[in-house]
Amino acid sequence: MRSAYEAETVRAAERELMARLPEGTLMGRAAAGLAAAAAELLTRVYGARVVLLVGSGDNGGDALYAGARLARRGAGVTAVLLAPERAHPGGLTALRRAGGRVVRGPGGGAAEIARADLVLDGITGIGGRGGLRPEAAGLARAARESGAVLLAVDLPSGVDADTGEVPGEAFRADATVTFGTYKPGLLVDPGREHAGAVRLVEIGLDLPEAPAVQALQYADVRALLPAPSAESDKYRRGVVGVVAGSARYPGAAVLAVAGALHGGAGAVRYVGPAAEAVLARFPETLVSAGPPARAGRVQSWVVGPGIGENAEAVAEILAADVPVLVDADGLRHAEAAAVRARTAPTVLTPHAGEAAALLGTGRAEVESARLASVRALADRFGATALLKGSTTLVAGPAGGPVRVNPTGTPWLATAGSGDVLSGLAGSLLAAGLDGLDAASVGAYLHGLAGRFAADGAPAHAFQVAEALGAAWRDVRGE
Ligand SMILES: NC(=O)C1=CN([C@@H]2O[C@H](COP(=O)(O)OP(=O)(O)OC[C@H]3O[C@@H](n4cnc5c(N)ncnc54)[C@H](OP(=O)(O)O)[C@@H]3O)[C@@H](O)[C@H]2O)[C@@H](O)CC1
Ligand SMILES: Nc1ncnc2c1ncn2[C@@H]1O[C@H](COP(=O)(O)OP(=O)(O)O)[C@@H](O)[C@H]1O
Ligand SMILES: [K+]
Repeated sequence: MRSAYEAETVRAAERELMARLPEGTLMGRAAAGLAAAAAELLTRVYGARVVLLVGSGDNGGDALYAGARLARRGAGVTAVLLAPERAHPGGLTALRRAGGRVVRGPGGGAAEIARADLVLDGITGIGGRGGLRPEAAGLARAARESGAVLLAVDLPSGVDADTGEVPGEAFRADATVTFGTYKPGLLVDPGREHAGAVRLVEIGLDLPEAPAVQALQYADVRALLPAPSAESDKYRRGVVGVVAGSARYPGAAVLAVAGALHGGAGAVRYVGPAAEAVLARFPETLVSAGPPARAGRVQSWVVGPGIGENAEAVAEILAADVPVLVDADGLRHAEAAAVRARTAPTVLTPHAGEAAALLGTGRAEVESARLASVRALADRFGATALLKGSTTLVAGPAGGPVRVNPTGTPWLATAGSGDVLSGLAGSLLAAGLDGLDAASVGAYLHGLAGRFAADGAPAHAFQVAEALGAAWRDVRGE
């Protein structure tokens, strides 16, 4: 599991550790890791032109000490100081002793930035507030225009460490070296895409058990995937019921069933008006025409994709005492009180627009504050909330770490791919995973399948469903 902690938690761990170590040890560790990463990015350190953008806090200190290390290895290093009187004194001395140059920004340094091979962003780290101030923003822009490789120190300046929000201008890095732990802002968009490739440098922090945000890794997903045993039969593996599609949107039913068939349940029941289209593609589906309550036993329900105004189906399914996943049209008909009253798990899977409608806010507000939005949804509905989009997030009903999905690709933004995800995650619920695991494992497999199906070219939703088998095999290491 990859874990991310908020700035306050990092600071508390830092205080605790610093009390036990000689002064400067932590910054020394951070700078050593940073310089090593910088050296890897430069094919040759000797003779390379390196510019440090140095703010007034310890983030600038890290940059200065790392710059000193690079200067000792023969790089030409120039520090551009945003607040010359407040730049880290120890770091400045170290850089000067190593032969580095110092210029007063933000006016100075333009020529050095334009000719740089590598620019280190040490403007702000976890102490930054709000978007970059104008003078800092100007330097960040100059760095971007220079064509140099851009390396952020701890966190791209202007990105909110705790949320990934980018409230104004921010540094856009090719890579980020972060210290002690990942920060949520490095894993959640729009912060994540400002960070580029992220490398963690351990500095020995002792962190609490529960992080703010976590991301499943291959091994976590492998351990969670349901696997049939010798005693399994189709009912013991779980039956998932799918209520999807309409005369107008029969395809949504086909795609949700396609996802469900790849989710590990032993059987898929389809209930709705698109049975003919479903059977034409998937003769293995058990179909029934009546209301869901008369369809036979299931271990979970998926309701919503393409159902239009069928509010009764949603109400009926929410009244069932098995896990339920509500998606798409179904979300419009899901009353918060009815969801809260349920005792079995509920999973809601909105995209940003649907989440905005559920929260009574705007789509842009959800997009810019994804972490707060998914937590608010889970809290309001007392359910697991999966917020789809560029970084899919999953929050559980009881608070706790939010899961951020590390797989996925923008190629998934294609009509119907969400229907595949709802069937898949609902099937994982039937196979026995809890809401948080079913949603986050579903998103993980779906994201991998999206990558496999696209492989650099557009893929359509049915191909994403077809690639789910390859995603399973990949995770299982087969
Ligand atoms: N914790 C750890 O374990 C370790 C932490 N370490 C390092 O310390 C870093 C944290 O250092 P920090 O606390 O000194 O804050 P930092 O990020 O340098 O920023 C504060 C300065 O930025 C300024 N500023 C603020 N907002 C701004 C804006 N929008 N635009 C422009 N400027 C803005 C603000 O100025 P002021 O408001 O005072 O005018 C203030 O002076 C951390 O990220 C890591 O790199 C490692 O060395 C080792 C282990
Ligand atoms: N920019 C993006 N990057 C990665 N994945 C995305 C992006 N935009 C959308 N997705 C994914 O694509 C899928 C689209 O689902 P959804 O919006 O429900 O579409 P539909 O209703 O057409 O099925 C979701 O899994 C979502 O996470
Ligand atoms: K930074």
